[in-house]
Amino acid sequence: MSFYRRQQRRCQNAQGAQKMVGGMFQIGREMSKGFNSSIRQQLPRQTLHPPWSSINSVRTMAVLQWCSNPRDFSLPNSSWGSDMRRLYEHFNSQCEIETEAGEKKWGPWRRLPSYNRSLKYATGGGILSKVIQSKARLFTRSIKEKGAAFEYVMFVNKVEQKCVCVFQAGHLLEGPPGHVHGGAIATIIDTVLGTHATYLSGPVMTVNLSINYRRPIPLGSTVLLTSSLDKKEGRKTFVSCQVTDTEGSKLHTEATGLFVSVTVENLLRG
Ligand SMILES: CCCCCCCCCCCC(=O)SCCNC(=O)CCNC(=O)[C@H](O)C(C)(C)COP(=O)(O)OP(=O)(O)OC[C@H]1O[C@@H](n2cnc3c(N)ncnc32)[C@H](O)[C@@H]1OP(=O)(O)O
Repeated sequence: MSFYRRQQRRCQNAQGAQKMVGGMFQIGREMSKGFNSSIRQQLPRQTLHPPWSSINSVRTMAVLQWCSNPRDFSLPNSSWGSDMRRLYEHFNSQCEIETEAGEKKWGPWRRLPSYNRSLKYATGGGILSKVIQSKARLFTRSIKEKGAAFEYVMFVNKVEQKCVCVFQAGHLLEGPPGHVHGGAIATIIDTVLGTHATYLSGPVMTVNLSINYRRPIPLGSTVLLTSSLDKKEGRKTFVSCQVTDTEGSKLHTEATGLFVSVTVENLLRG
Protein backbone atom coordinates (compact mmCIF):
# COMPACT_ATOMS: atom_id res chain seq x y z
CA MET A 1 0.00 0.00 0.00
CA SER A 2 1.34 3.44 -0.92
CA PHE A 3 2.28 6.03 1.69
CA TYR A 4 -0.58 8.22 0.48
CA ARG A 5 -3.18 5.39 0.75
CA ARG A 6 -1.92 4.52 4.23
CA GLN A 7 -2.27 8.12 5.39
CA GLN A 8 -5.69 8.41 3.74
CA ARG A 9 -6.96 5.26 5.45
CA ARG A 10 -5.56 6.38 8.81
CA CYS A 11 -7.29 9.68 8.36
CA GLN A 12 -10.64 8.05 7.56
CA ASN A 13 -10.39 5.74 10.57
CA ALA A 14 -9.44 8.61 12.83
CA GLN A 15 -12.38 10.68 11.60
CA GLY A 16 -14.69 7.77 12.40
CA ALA A 17 -13.13 7.53 15.83
CA GLN A 18 -13.57 11.26 16.37
CA LYS A 19 -17.24 11.03 15.46
CA MET A 20 -17.80 8.15 17.82
CA VAL A 21 -15.88 9.78 20.64
CA GLY A 22 -17.57 13.13 19.99
CA GLY A 23 -20.93 11.40 20.45
CA MET A 24 -19.72 9.83 23.66
CA PHE A 25 -18.64 13.26 24.87
CA GLN A 26 -22.18 14.59 24.52
CA ILE A 27 -23.73 11.51 26.10
CA GLY A 28 -21.16 11.56 28.87
CA ARG A 29 -21.95 15.22 29.61
CA GLU A 30 -25.65 14.49 29.78
CA MET A 31 -25.24 11.40 31.86
CA SER A 32 -22.82 13.07 34.22
CA LYS A 33 -25.41 15.71 35.17
CA GLY A 34 -27.20 13.09 37.21
CA PHE A 35 -24.01 11.42 38.36
CA ASN A 36 -21.88 11.87 41.41
CA SER A 37 -18.12 12.04 41.07
CA SER A 38 -17.75 8.28 41.23
CA ILE A 39 -19.68 7.61 38.02
CA ARG A 40 -17.85 10.45 36.36
CA GLN A 41 -14.76 8.35 36.90
CA GLN A 42 -16.41 5.63 34.87
CA LEU A 43 -17.01 7.79 31.81
CA PRO A 44 -14.72 7.04 28.87
CA ARG A 45 -11.28 8.62 29.05
CA GLN A 46 -11.82 10.23 25.65
CA THR A 47 -14.49 12.53 27.07
CA LEU A 48 -11.70 14.60 28.60
CA HIS A 49 -9.84 15.30 25.38
CA PRO A 50 -9.82 18.87 24.02
CA PRO A 51 -12.38 19.96 21.41
CA TRP A 52 -12.09 18.10 18.11
CA SER A 53 -11.82 21.32 16.15
CA SER A 54 -8.25 21.67 17.40
CA ILE A 55 -7.25 18.46 15.64
CA ASN A 56 -5.61 19.43 12.42
CA SER A 57 -2.88 17.02 11.52
CA VAL A 58 -2.80 13.47 10.29
CA ARG A 59 -0.21 12.71 12.95
CA THR A 60 -2.56 13.84 15.75
CA MET A 61 -5.33 11.81 14.18
CA ALA A 62 -3.12 8.74 14.13
CA VAL A 63 -2.50 9.18 17.86
CA LEU A 64 -6.23 9.63 18.40
CA GLN A 65 -6.87 6.45 16.46
CA TRP A 66 -4.58 4.62 18.87
CA CYS A 67 -6.34 6.22 21.89
CA SER A 68 -9.74 5.22 20.54
CA ASN A 69 -8.91 1.56 20.42
CA PRO A 70 -11.93 0.15 22.31
CA ARG A 71 -14.49 -1.51 20.10
CA ASP A 72 -17.94 0.04 20.25
CA PHE A 73 -20.18 -3.02 20.10
CA SER A 74 -23.31 -0.97 19.43
CA LEU A 75 -22.28 -0.13 15.86
CA PRO A 76 -23.64 -2.20 12.93
CA ASN A 77 -21.70 -5.29 11.89
CA SER A 78 -22.03 -7.92 9.16
CA SER A 79 -24.21 -10.18 11.34
CA TRP A 80 -27.02 -7.64 11.63
CA GLY A 81 -30.17 -8.63 9.77
CA SER A 82 -32.48 -6.26 7.90
CA ASP A 83 -34.79 -5.61 10.88
CA MET A 84 -31.85 -4.78 13.13
CA ARG A 85 -30.40 -2.36 10.54
CA ARG A 86 -33.76 -0.76 9.77
CA LEU A 87 -34.52 0.00 13.41
CA TYR A 88 -30.94 1.16 14.03
CA GLU A 89 -31.29 3.60 11.11
CA HIS A 90 -34.71 4.69 12.36
CA PHE A 91 -33.42 5.78 15.78
CA ASN A 92 -29.95 6.81 14.66
CA SER A 93 -31.43 9.22 12.13
CA GLN A 94 -33.18 10.96 15.05
CA CYS A 95 -29.93 11.52 16.95
CA GLU A 96 -28.81 14.32 14.66
CA ILE A 97 -31.30 16.28 12.59
CA GLU A 98 -30.99 18.98 9.95
CA THR A 99 -32.84 22.29 10.36
CA GLU A 100 -34.50 24.09 7.43
CA ALA A 101 -31.43 26.35 7.32
CA GLY A 102 -29.33 23.26 6.71
CA GLU A 103 -27.73 23.27 10.15
CA LYS A 104 -27.17 20.06 12.02
CA LYS A 105 -28.42 19.83 15.60
CA TRP A 106 -29.06 17.17 18.20
CA GLY A 107 -32.33 15.30 17.82
CA PRO A 108 -34.39 13.70 20.59
CA TRP A 109 -32.45 10.43 20.75
CA ARG A 110 -28.87 9.53 21.68
CA ARG A 111 -27.15 6.29 20.82
CA LEU A 112 -25.30 4.80 23.79
CA PRO A 113 -21.89 3.37 22.89
CA SER A 114 -21.15 -0.03 24.41
CA TYR A 115 -17.83 -1.60 25.42
CA ASN A 116 -16.87 -4.95 26.85
CA ARG A 117 -15.45 -3.21 29.92
CA SER A 118 -16.32 0.48 30.35
CA LEU A 119 -14.21 0.76 33.50
CA LYS A 120 -11.05 0.08 31.51
CA TYR A 121 -11.54 3.18 29.36
CA ALA A 122 -12.64 5.60 32.10
CA THR A 123 -10.41 8.24 33.68
CA GLY A 124 -8.27 6.42 36.22
CA GLY A 125 -10.09 3.26 35.26
CA GLY A 126 -7.01 1.71 33.68
CA ILE A 127 -5.62 1.01 37.16
CA LEU A 128 -8.99 0.20 38.74
CA SER A 129 -9.76 -2.30 35.99
CA LYS A 130 -6.55 -4.16 36.90
CA VAL A 131 -7.34 -4.11 40.62
CA ILE A 132 -10.96 -5.22 40.28
CA GLN A 133 -11.12 -8.58 38.48
CA SER A 134 -8.74 -7.78 35.64
CA LYS A 135 -10.17 -10.49 33.39
CA ALA A 136 -13.76 -9.33 33.86
CA ARG A 137 -15.82 -8.49 30.77
CA LEU A 138 -19.41 -7.33 30.41
CA PHE A 139 -21.46 -10.54 30.19
CA THR A 140 -23.46 -9.46 27.13
CA ARG A 141 -20.33 -8.37 25.22
CA SER A 142 -18.02 -11.26 25.99
CA ILE A 143 -18.71 -13.58 23.06
CA LYS A 144 -16.42 -12.64 20.20
CA GLU A 145 -18.25 -14.28 17.27
CA LYS A 146 -20.41 -11.60 15.68
CA GLY A 147 -24.13 -12.37 15.77
CA ALA A 148 -23.71 -15.51 17.92
CA ALA A 149 -25.25 -14.15 21.11
CA PHE A 150 -26.34 -10.65 22.15
CA GLU A 151 -26.38 -8.14 19.29
CA TYR A 152 -27.96 -4.95 20.54
CA VAL A 153 -27.92 -1.19 20.44
CA MET A 154 -29.56 1.21 22.89
CA PHE A 155 -30.89 4.72 22.43
CA VAL A 156 -32.12 7.11 25.13
CA ASN A 157 -34.60 9.94 24.93
CA LYS A 158 -34.05 12.51 27.68
CA VAL A 159 -37.32 14.41 27.20
CA GLU A 160 -39.53 11.33 27.18
CA GLN A 161 -37.30 9.62 29.79
CA LYS A 162 -37.36 6.50 27.64
CA CYS A 163 -34.77 4.01 26.51
CA VAL A 164 -35.12 1.62 23.56
CA CYS A 165 -33.00 -1.35 22.66
CA VAL A 166 -32.93 -3.15 19.33
CA PHE A 167 -31.93 -6.72 20.12
CA GLN A 168 -31.06 -9.57 17.75
CA ALA A 169 -30.84 -12.91 19.57
CA GLY A 170 -28.11 -15.20 18.23
CA HIS A 171 -27.98 -19.00 18.00
CA LEU A 172 -26.02 -19.43 21.27
CA LEU A 173 -29.00 -18.11 23.25
CA GLU A 174 -31.25 -21.12 22.67
CA GLY A 175 -33.59 -22.27 25.43
CA PRO A 176 -36.65 -24.13 24.17
CA PRO A 177 -35.77 -25.55 20.70
CA GLY A 178 -35.64 -22.70 18.18
CA HIS A 179 -36.43 -20.06 20.78
CA VAL A 180 -34.57 -17.72 23.11
CA HIS A 181 -33.67 -18.87 26.64
CA GLY A 182 -35.65 -17.11 29.41
CA GLY A 183 -32.40 -16.33 31.23
CA ALA A 184 -31.04 -14.60 28.12
CA ILE A 185 -34.23 -12.54 27.89
CA ALA A 186 -33.86 -11.64 31.58
CA THR A 187 -30.24 -10.65 30.91
CA ILE A 188 -31.05 -8.24 28.12
CA ILE A 189 -33.96 -6.81 30.15
CA ASP A 190 -31.67 -6.26 33.17
CA THR A 191 -29.08 -4.65 30.91
CA VAL A 192 -31.58 -2.27 29.33
CA LEU A 193 -33.38 -1.37 32.57
CA GLY A 194 -30.04 -1.07 34.40
CA THR A 195 -28.56 1.19 31.74
CA HIS A 196 -31.73 3.30 31.65
CA ALA A 197 -31.76 3.63 35.45
CA THR A 198 -28.06 4.58 35.36
CA TYR A 199 -28.80 7.23 32.76
CA LEU A 200 -31.58 8.61 34.97
CA SER A 201 -30.02 8.28 38.42
CA GLY A 202 -26.28 7.57 38.20
CA PRO A 203 -24.71 4.29 39.37
CA VAL A 204 -27.32 1.73 40.48
CA MET A 205 -27.72 -1.98 41.14
CA THR A 206 -30.73 -4.19 40.49
CA VAL A 207 -32.54 -5.16 43.69
CA ASN A 208 -35.69 -6.51 42.08
CA LEU A 209 -36.59 -7.74 38.61
CA SER A 210 -40.05 -9.14 37.87
CA ILE A 211 -40.69 -10.74 34.48
CA ASN A 212 -43.78 -12.07 32.73
CA TYR A 213 -43.04 -14.15 29.63
CA ARG A 214 -46.04 -13.90 27.28
CA ARG A 215 -44.87 -15.28 23.92
CA PRO A 216 -41.59 -17.05 23.03
CA ILE A 217 -39.01 -15.18 20.98
CA PRO A 218 -37.78 -17.06 17.88
CA LEU A 219 -34.01 -17.53 17.83
CA GLY A 220 -32.34 -15.21 15.32
CA SER A 221 -35.20 -12.72 15.35
CA THR A 222 -34.97 -9.04 16.24
CA VAL A 223 -37.12 -7.54 18.96
CA LEU A 224 -37.58 -4.10 20.45
CA LEU A 225 -37.26 -3.38 24.17
CA THR A 226 -38.86 -0.18 25.40
CA SER A 227 -38.04 1.00 28.91
CA SER A 228 -39.93 3.77 30.74
CA LEU A 229 -39.41 5.52 34.07
CA ASP A 230 -42.25 4.77 36.47
CA LYS A 231 -41.07 6.79 39.47
CA LYS A 232 -38.10 7.82 41.58
CA GLU A 233 -38.16 7.68 45.39
CA GLY A 234 -34.99 8.64 47.22
CA ARG A 235 -32.34 6.10 46.20
CA LYS A 236 -34.90 3.97 44.35
CA THR A 237 -35.57 4.15 40.61
CA PHE A 238 -38.56 2.16 39.32
CA VAL A 239 -38.52 1.32 35.62
CA SER A 240 -40.53 -1.01 33.42
CA CYS A 241 -40.00 -2.61 30.06
CA GLN A 242 -41.91 -4.26 27.23
CA VAL A 243 -40.35 -6.60 24.69
CA THR A 244 -42.25 -6.56 21.39
CA ASP A 245 -41.73 -7.49 17.77
CA THR A 246 -40.14 -4.80 15.60
CA GLU A 247 -43.54 -3.35 14.67
CA GLY A 248 -44.44 -3.00 18.34
CA SER A 249 -47.62 -5.01 17.80
CA LYS A 250 -46.80 -8.41 19.32
CA LEU A 251 -45.94 -8.49 23.03
CA HIS A 252 -43.31 -11.09 23.98
CA THR A 253 -42.31 -10.11 27.52
CA GLU A 254 -43.10 -7.53 30.20
CA ALA A 255 -40.93 -6.61 33.17
CA THR A 256 -40.54 -4.19 36.03
CA GLY A 257 -37.29 -3.39 37.77
CA LEU A 258 -36.22 -1.66 40.95
CA PHE A 259 -32.73 -0.15 41.01
CA VAL A 260 -31.02 1.32 44.07
CA SER A 261 -28.35 3.99 43.82
CA VAL A 262 -24.95 2.78 44.98
CA THR A 263 -21.50 4.22 45.61
CA VAL A 264 -18.15 2.88 44.49
CA GLU A 265 -17.75 1.69 48.09
CA ASN A 266 -20.76 -0.63 47.61
CA LEU A 267 -19.04 -2.14 44.56
CA LEU A 268 -15.69 -2.58 46.28
CA ARG A 269 -17.19 -3.95 49.50
CA GLY A 270 -19.28 -6.54 47.66
C1 LIG B 1 -22.49 3.74 31.69
C2 LIG B 1 -22.82 2.62 32.59
C3 LIG B 1 -23.60 1.53 31.92
C4 LIG B 1 -23.89 0.40 32.86
C5 LIG B 1 -24.45 -0.78 32.17
C6 LIG B 1 -24.82 -1.80 33.14
C7 LIG B 1 -25.71 -2.85 32.54
C8 LIG B 1 -25.85 -4.02 33.40
C9 LIG B 1 -26.81 -3.78 34.54
C10 LIG B 1 -26.83 -4.98 35.40
C11 LIG B 1 -27.29 -4.62 36.79
C12 LIG B 1 -27.14 -5.81 37.70
O1 LIG B 1 -27.33 -6.90 37.30
S1 LIG B 1 -26.66 -5.52 39.28
C13 LIG B 1 -26.29 -7.14 39.88
C14 LIG B 1 -27.44 -7.77 40.68
N1 LIG B 1 -27.71 -6.99 41.85
C15 LIG B 1 -27.02 -7.11 42.97
O2 LIG B 1 -26.09 -7.92 43.12
C16 LIG B 1 -27.40 -6.20 44.13
C17 LIG B 1 -27.28 -6.86 45.48
N2 LIG B 1 -27.83 -5.96 46.51
C18 LIG B 1 -27.06 -5.12 47.19
O3 LIG B 1 -25.82 -5.14 47.09
C19 LIG B 1 -27.73 -4.16 48.11
O4 LIG B 1 -29.12 -4.48 48.21
C20 LIG B 1 -27.57 -2.68 47.65
C21 LIG B 1 -26.13 -2.21 47.83
C22 LIG B 1 -28.00 -2.51 46.19
C23 LIG B 1 -28.50 -1.83 48.53
O5 LIG B 1 -28.22 -2.07 49.88
P1 LIG B 1 -28.28 -0.89 50.93
O6 LIG B 1 -27.37 0.20 50.49
O7 LIG B 1 -28.06 -1.48 52.27
O8 LIG B 1 -29.76 -0.33 50.77
P2 LIG B 1 -31.12 -0.83 51.46
O9 LIG B 1 -31.34 0.06 52.62
O10 LIG B 1 -31.14 -2.30 51.68
O11 LIG B 1 -32.16 -0.51 50.29
C24 LIG B 1 -32.41 0.83 49.87
C25 LIG B 1 -33.91 0.94 49.62
O12 LIG B 1 -34.28 -0.04 48.64
C26 LIG B 1 -35.27 -0.93 49.21
N3 LIG B 1 -35.02 -2.29 48.71
C27 LIG B 1 -33.85 -2.95 48.71
N4 LIG B 1 -33.99 -4.18 48.16
C28 LIG B 1 -35.29 -4.28 47.80
C29 LIG B 1 -36.06 -5.30 47.17
N5 LIG B 1 -35.50 -6.45 46.79
N6 LIG B 1 -37.36 -5.04 46.94
C30 LIG B 1 -37.93 -3.86 47.32
N7 LIG B 1 -37.25 -2.86 47.90
C31 LIG B 1 -35.95 -3.06 48.15
C32 LIG B 1 -35.08 -0.83 50.70
O13 LIG B 1 -36.28 -1.15 51.38
C33 LIG B 1 -34.76 0.65 50.88
O14 LIG B 1 -35.95 1.40 50.74
P3 LIG B 1 -36.25 2.68 51.64
O15 LIG B 1 -36.15 2.24 53.07
O16 LIG B 1 -35.16 3.66 51.25
O17 LIG B 1 -37.60 3.12 51.24
